[in-house]
Amino acid sequence: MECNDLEDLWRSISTHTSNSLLKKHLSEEKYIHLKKRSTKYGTTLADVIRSGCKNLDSKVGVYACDPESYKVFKDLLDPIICDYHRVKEVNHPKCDYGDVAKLNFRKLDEAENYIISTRVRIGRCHKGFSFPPILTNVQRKEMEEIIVKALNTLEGDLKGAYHSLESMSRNEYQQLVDDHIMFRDDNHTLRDAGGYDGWPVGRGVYLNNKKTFIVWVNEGDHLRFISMEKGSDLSSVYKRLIFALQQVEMKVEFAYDDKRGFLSNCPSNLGTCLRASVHLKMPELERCQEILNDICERHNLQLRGVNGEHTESAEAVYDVSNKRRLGLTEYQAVCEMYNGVEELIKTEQQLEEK
Ligand SMILES: Nc1ncnc2c1ncn2[C@@H]1O[C@H](COP(=O)(O)OP(=O)(O)OP(=O)(O)O)[C@@H](O)[C@H]1O
Repeated sequence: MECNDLEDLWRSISTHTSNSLLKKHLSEEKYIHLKKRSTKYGTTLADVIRSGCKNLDSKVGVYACDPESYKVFKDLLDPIICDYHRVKEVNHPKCDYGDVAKLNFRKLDEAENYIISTRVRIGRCHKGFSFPPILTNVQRKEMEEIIVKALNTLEGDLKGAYHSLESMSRNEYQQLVDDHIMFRDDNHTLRDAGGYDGWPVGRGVYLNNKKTFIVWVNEGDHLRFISMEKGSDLSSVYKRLIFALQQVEMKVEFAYDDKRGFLSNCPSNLGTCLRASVHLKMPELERCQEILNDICERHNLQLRGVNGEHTESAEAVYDVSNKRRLGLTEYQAVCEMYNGVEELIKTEQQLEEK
């Protein structure tokens, strides 16, 4: 849909059907109240709502383009945050990774019949920088330099190398995407939010030697710290991630707000910015959508296709993760996924026996 001017964007979202949170929470009264506002970085209402107005299939539909957007456009963004994370007010507890040294998640699928792989990722943004599209390539390069310097000090299991997208062939890039290691460049909602502006400048991936610890640099917003491995050993995956993050936190400052926790460009990704997922095979539950939806609803789980957001599932394998990232601690977010997946596996087994 070709529309860039604020009036056109408003006309589009107010006259068309959309199930997005943007459509639900942007009343005409709010539109009039917010339309002349801008942040000190120059973010306007048009920047915040552009992607959701152009992509009526969006689930959220808004992007903050700098940390200050959360305050300047609060009347629109706060209700969206509450709705997405299922909280009554925008408030976030202090960061709490749990007692990582003593962590003891039992393997949910020792025989590896259901869980193919486990992944936990945490998003972070550099303090003092804006988000797309209010972000230049010079700033991307500056951020890349800061993070690569910090990552290059990691040792032991976390030791690895940074691979810049600027010097990577398309084939190498595609192989990493196919291996679920690298970010893709085909998310239409992120594209319309300026997430791929200036591609591939300043983008890349840090990989440890075992390919179990990964850092995405300047994908859409700033950083994703990822730990993943085959099987269902959540303790191992989570410990590795937190240990790495704590070391980087000593060297790099991240954007943080007392009410919203760690910040990023998407209201769905605030607070803990943590998404813990398993690739779970569940052919029986796939045939019993009502039961599947009920379990997901009760445990606040999100289902995605096997190649990530906006993809279809294949051979009954789904990406199952915690949906809420704000209003609970990091440890609680991981437990939410763990408990929900435990029930999914039990139910899958019961259905098999019928
Ligand atoms: N448990 C998992 N095992 C293996 N790969 C996974 C797992 N969870 C996610 N992935 C892979 O990670 C990649 C990124 O997925 P996706 O973009 O949906 O999630 P994300 O990194 O959490 O970011 P966002 O929530 O912003 O979309 C995809 O290749 C996806 O298949």
